[in-house]
Amino acid sequence: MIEIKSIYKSFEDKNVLEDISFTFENGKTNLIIGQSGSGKTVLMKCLVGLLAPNKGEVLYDGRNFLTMDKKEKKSLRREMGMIFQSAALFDSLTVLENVMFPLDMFSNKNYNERVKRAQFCLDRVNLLDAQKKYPGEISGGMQKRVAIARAIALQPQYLFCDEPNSGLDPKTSLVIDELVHDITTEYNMTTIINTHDMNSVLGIGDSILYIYQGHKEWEGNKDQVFSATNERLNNFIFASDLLRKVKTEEASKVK
Ligand SMILES: Nc1ncnc2c1ncn2[C@@H]1O[C@H](COP(=O)(O)OP(=O)(O)OP(=O)(O)O)[C@@H](O)[C@H]1O
Repeated sequence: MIEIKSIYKSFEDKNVLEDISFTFENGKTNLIIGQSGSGKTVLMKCLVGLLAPNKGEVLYDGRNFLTMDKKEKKSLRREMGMIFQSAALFDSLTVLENVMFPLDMFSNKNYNERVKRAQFCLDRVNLLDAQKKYPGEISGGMQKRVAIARAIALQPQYLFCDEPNSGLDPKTSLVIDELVHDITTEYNMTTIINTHDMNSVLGIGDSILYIYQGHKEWEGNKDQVFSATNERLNNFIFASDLLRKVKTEEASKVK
């Protein structure tokens, strides 16, 4: 579980995050949603320590991240896995070597154990057959699955995904969403996903934080989205006529 308490962040005189409090629960896919420029990335950067908030607390299972010394922070970072917008794989390394990379850097396992662990993770994302290929030889969706395998190689307790579906078609996005959701439940991780993808919101939104112009506008889950009366949220989520129709149909089922 990651708790944030009254987070503020500004750049010079521009306030980007204002008084954001939220609890990201473990075993759940926690989504941060909001319009472009609303502050999602800045918030995620504050969570992982790439930016320092001006005020507030970030608690990793009760451990205060912002007041930790360097050594404690370094050790906590090993409990974090990250998946970036681009899969960010190393082109000159094979798929297996990419997944082994964090193990080579941070684990005490011997070579054979590292290979075994990397192969286990590749098998988990259904890509063991591609282990000898290079990133340039596999599809974008497969690259994202390699990135997931690499992110879970060190068995993180906390998984951060920044727009994991960017550049993927809807069907492949669904596969990635389901995979991240299943892994989160299976390993009881605290997973936080920044997304614009409405299919993700309605599909894997176990817990949702909606940010509007740097403040928390709404929180809830995918089922509550349909009955939400928050106008800004509705304008954001149900921007398309098709989704508005789905919402009306779902709401009439509840009555
Ligand atoms: N290092 C920085 N210095 C100054 N302003 C910044 C910096 N980083 C972000 N911002 C500003 O903070 C605001 C929020 O940006 P952020 O990247 O968090 O938005 P976002 O919600 O992630 O958008 P998107 O969905 O487009 O990625 C923007 O106005 C951005 O210009």
